[in-house]
Amino acid sequence: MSDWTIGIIGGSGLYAMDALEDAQWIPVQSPWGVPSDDILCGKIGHVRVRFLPRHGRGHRLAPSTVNAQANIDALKRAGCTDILAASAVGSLSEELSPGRFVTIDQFIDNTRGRPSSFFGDGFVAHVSMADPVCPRLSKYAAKAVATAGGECAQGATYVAIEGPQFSTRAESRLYRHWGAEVIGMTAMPEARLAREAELPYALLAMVTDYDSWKDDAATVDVAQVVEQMRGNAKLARKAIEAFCKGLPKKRSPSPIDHALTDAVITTPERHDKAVLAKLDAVAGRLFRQG
Ligand SMILES: CSC[C@H]1O[C@H](OP(=O)(O)O)[C@H](O)[C@@H]1O
Ligand SMILES: Nc1ncnc2[nH]cnc12
Repeated sequence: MSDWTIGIIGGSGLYAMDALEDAQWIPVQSPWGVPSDDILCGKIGHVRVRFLPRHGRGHRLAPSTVNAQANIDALKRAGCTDILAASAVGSLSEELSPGRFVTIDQFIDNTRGRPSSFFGDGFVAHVSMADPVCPRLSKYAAKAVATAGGECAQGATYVAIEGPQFSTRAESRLYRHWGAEVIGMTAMPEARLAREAELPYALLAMVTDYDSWKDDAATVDVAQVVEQMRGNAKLARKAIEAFCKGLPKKRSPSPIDHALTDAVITTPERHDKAVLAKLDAVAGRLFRQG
């Protein structure tokens, strides 16, 4: 085995992974609440894999009730060094037609009221989100889609909406003006929390529809998303398998492994012990160093 442990967060249409060897669903408890499901633990080639379906098996959870804090904390507890997330997205750009894959490099967070940080009173920390994804993982993900026989655009801005309703035509046009190229309901605050947990994160998006900005195309509905996902799911699975197999044997350190260094502003004598206890997985590296 290599020193990679890859957390895969499966989005709509991706609820299990046949490619995992020695696979076992294992419950992981988190002080941040209940994760979306048990975690499917196994390996692909030289890489340990921890797979978590974001909406739970059977797609039980709506975007607003996915507990992203518990999911990221549980993946960290399960030993993950890095996370590759997969998502179905609507396209806000002519070129990103349904069926295309694209790696995300920026986010606009238009969600409302979701717990979006592990930190607060008693342990205040401000991590940088200027470059919210891991460029190394994103490159490996794009390459893996090609290895699996598909094409993958590299770099797009994802606007996260609260949902669960799809956008109005006016909203869809507005997000295009903001510079967003794809739209979804789940990658925020997931990406923020991964950064706080010092987990390099990449998002492989699969375009399922043109949302509702285009005059000459049908507006998005679930049937369209599901039909497109059926077409994409096989390639997505092959790409994830190729991603794991394509990782180098040795994982060199990432700057994101130390995202919390210099981010914590609360002085040690003011740290709240109960808060620290809850942060044992997310930020334990800092306390263990003293
Ligand atoms: C089933 S369409 C809307 C649904 O699909 C996307 O989920 P995910 O990112 O987990 O693939 C979108 O964000 C919505 O939750
Ligand atoms: N058009 C859309 N809006 C939000 N989330 C989506 N997921 C897939 N298509 C979407």
